[in-house]
Amino acid sequence: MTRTPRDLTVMFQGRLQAFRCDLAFTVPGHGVTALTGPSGCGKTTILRAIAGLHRFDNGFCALGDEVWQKPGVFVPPHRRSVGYVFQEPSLLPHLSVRQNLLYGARARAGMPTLEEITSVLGLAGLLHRRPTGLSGGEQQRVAIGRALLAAPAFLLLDEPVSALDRDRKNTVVSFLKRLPIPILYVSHDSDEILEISSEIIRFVDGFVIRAGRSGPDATRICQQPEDRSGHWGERRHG
Ligand SMILES: Nc1ncnc2c1ncn2[C@@H]1O[C@H](COP(=O)(O)OP(=O)(O)OP(=O)(O)O)[C@@H](O)[C@H]1O
Repeated sequence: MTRTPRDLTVMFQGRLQAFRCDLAFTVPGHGVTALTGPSGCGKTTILRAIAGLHRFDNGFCALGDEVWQKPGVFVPPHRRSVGYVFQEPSLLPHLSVRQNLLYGARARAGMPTLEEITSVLGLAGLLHRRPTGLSGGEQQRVAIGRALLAAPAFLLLDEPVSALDRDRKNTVVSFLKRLPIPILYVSHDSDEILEISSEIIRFVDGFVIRAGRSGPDATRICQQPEDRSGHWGERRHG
């Protein structure tokens, strides 16, 4: 069945503990959109709020016409068709790698199979191991595989290749780029962003300061952490 691309619309305002934000942005319903910004600016917090794991009092979040949050409505995380790879892979310790991969697995046209994922992510030799004792990079690859096999409508990836060596990183990035689902991809690495993304959204301190096409500008955008005056500026408060 052909799926119609659906944009993700996000608007969050308010506080979560010490973190304050006031931002609005749209993630296109196709391709990879990079979310970047200096450490502590709120990238993980926003991804978690999109997944329904955090809640801003004043928020709107919708995938196409499927509204996940608006005043009076808050769809719980397990009812949102979103996959999430955390910075810290949260694998189920009592299950084998194979069982972790297949946890919540669903078939969806165009999405890779267990065999493809096992091969691309180099997991064949690990399938019978338990997560305890796997290296950080191995755990990260299992977490990516599990998220893909669940075949979500939208994928949130929080620095998903940070623990991988360069060769594996390149393989995984080009694999993710070819997936038929939209991805919001957090990274600090300008080369990685340039390689994988077609759009970039940049935060500083809970505000969107730039949103636009990726491309040769990506390096400059990623390397100006304090610049709040970008010509793509979508900053909402001074
Ligand atoms: N559980 C928490 N309790 C208190 N403050 C928190 C908590 N989680 C995050 N924060 C704060 O919220 C802000 C945003 O954190 P977040 O992890 O979203 O940033 P980030 O942009 O993802 O950072 P990094 O790039 O370093 O991963 C930071 O100032 C952080 O200290």
